Amino acid sequence: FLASSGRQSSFSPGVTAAVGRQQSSRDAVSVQGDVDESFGEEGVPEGWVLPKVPSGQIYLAEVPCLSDYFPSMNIRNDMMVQALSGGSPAFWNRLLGPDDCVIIDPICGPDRPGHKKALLRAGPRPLLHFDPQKTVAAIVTCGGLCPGLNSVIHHLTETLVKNYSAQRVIGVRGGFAGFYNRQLTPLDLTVSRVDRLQHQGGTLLGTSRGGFELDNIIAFLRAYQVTQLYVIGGDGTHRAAQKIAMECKAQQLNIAVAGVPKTIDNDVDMLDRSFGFETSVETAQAAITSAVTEASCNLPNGIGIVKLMGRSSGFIAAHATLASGDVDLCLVPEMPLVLEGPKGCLPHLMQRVHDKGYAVVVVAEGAGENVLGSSAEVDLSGNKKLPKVAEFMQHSIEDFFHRHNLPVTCKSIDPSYTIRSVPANASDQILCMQLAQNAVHAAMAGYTAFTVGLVNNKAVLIPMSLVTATSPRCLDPYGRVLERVLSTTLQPSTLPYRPPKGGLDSATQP
Ligand SMILES: Nc1ncnc2c1ncn2[C@@H]1O[C@H](COP(=O)(O)OP(=O)(O)OP(=O)(O)O)[C@@H](O)[C@H]1O
Ligand SMILES: O=P(O)(O)OC[C@H]1O[C@](O)(CO)[C@@H](O)[C@@H]1O
Ligand SMILES: [Mg+2]
Repeated sequence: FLASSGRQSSFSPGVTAAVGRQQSSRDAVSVQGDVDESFGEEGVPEGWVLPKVPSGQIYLAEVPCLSDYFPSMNIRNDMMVQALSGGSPAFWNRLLGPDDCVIIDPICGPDRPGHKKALLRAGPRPLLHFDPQKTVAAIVTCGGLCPGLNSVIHHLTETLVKNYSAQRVIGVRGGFAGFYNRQLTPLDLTVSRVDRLQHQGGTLLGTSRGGFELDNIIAFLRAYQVTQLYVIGGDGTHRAAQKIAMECKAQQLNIAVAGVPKTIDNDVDMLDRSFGFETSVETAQAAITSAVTEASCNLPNGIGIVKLMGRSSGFIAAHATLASGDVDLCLVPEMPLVLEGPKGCLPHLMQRVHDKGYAVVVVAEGAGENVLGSSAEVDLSGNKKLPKVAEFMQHSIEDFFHRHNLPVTCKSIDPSYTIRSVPANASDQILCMQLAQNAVHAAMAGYTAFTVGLVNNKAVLIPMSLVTATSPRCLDPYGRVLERVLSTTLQPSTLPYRPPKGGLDSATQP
C-alpha cells in the first residue's frame, strides 16, 4: 500500500505483469504518445534505424487504489457526465486505462540502457470507486504561501461540484491545525464561494506551519464523513499526508488522500515543476531590474544584491538569473561559497564592476552554509532557520572593495514575500487547473496516497512514498541549469573539476 508497508519498491514490472484493476485483457503497458503505424512488422522504415541500446522493460510505479481494499461503486464515469449534462454526449474525450503510463526519463543513450520506469497517466477513468453525489471532500493548504493556492482551491471545488456533482466540499482553515483548532471553523466551499478566487494571491483557507495531530485529523475526517482529502503543500505536507493515508488504511477508512504539490522553491522531487514556481521566477524579475537600476546609477561601482527564497535549493535564484540575463553572480546552496582566491566571487565581482561599471548579485537564502555555518534553530515545522547570507555578502563586498582602496555602493533588495504572495501567472493558472482536475479524477477512481504532477509535460499520479523519499530535491551541481548560470554570469565554478561526460576522445571518434 505504501512504502512503509514493507514493500521494497513502488515500481512493478509493467510489460509482463498483465496489470489491470478495471481492465485485465491487455498484456502490455501502453506508453503515452501516438502509436506510429509505420513501425509495423515489415521492419524499420526508411530513414529510421534501430538504436544500439535495447529499449528495455517498463516498470510502473504502483499507486494504491481503494478498490483493492473496499467494495467499489463502479459507477461509469461517462454515463455520469452524460446525466449531468442533460443527456448530451460525455465530454471526457479519453478515459484512461489502469496502465496508461508516462516514461519518467525520456533520455536514452549508451549510458542509459535497461529498463524504464514509468508513472500512471492522470485523467478521468472509466469506473468511479466513489458515488460522486455522496462524496464529501475536504481541502487543506499547508506550509508557506505560493502563487496558485487559490487557483487550486477554485479548480478542485469546481471539478468536484460542477463536473462530479459532489455532495459537499469542506475547506479546512489554517493548515493542519484547522482539523482540531475550534477557533478555525471550516468553510463550506461552493462554486459561488470560489468564483474568481483564482485571481487572488494567498489562500482563502489560510495556512500554517507546525501542529500535526494525527488522531485529531482522523477524528475530523470521521466526524465530517469525509471520503476524499485534498492536501495542498510541499515536501513536509506530503510527509504528513502520507501518514494520514497510512492511518486511514490502518483504521480501514475508505478515504482517498490526494496530494497537490505546492512550493515556490520547486524542491518537490520528480516533477517538471511545482505550481507557483514560474510565477515566482517571473515576479523576481522586477527586483532584479531594480537592482540593475540602483547599481548602474550609483556611481562609481554600484552593486545590487537581490535575495531570493530557496532554503535548500537554488531553483528560484538560478532560474531568475537565467530569465534576467543581467546577473553577474548567482549564489545557490548547491555550490560552495568561496569569497577570495582564484575561485572567489569577490574578485569576480570586482572584475565585473571594472568591465561594466556595476554588478548585480542574486543570492538564494540557503547559500553559503559552508562559510556561515548552519543554525540549530528550527521553525514550527522543524525546518532549519537560515543565517543572513545577503547581509553577509553586502558586508563582505564592501570590506573587499575598501581593502582594495575602491569605493563601492551596495543596495540590497529582499522581495522574498512579494514573489510568493502574488496570484499565479497564466502558465501557473493552467498548471493549477490541470493538477486540480486530475487530483479529483484520480480520487474519484479510488486512488489514494498519490501526488499529482507534471512529468515530461504529461499529468501523472506519483505514489506519495516516492515523492517524499527524495524531496526536497536540489539542483544538480554539475547539471545543465547551473552550467548555463555559470556561462551567463561568468562566475568561477567552486565545484571540484569533473571532466565532461563522453570527453573529447569520444567526441572526436568517427
Ligand atoms: N514528517 C512530518 N510528519 C508529520 N507532519 C509533518 C512532517 N513534516 C511536516 N509536517 C507538517 O506539514 C506542514 C507543512 O510542513 P512545512 O512547514 O515543512 O511546509 P511544506 O509543506 O514543506 O511547504 P514549504 O516548505 O514549501 O512551505 C506542517 O504543519 C508540519 O507540521
Ligand atoms: O517565513 P516562512 O513563512 O516560514 O517561509 C519561508 C520559507 O518558505 C519557503 O519559500 C518555502 O515555502 C522557503 O524557501 C522559505 O525559507
Ligand atoms: Mg518544505
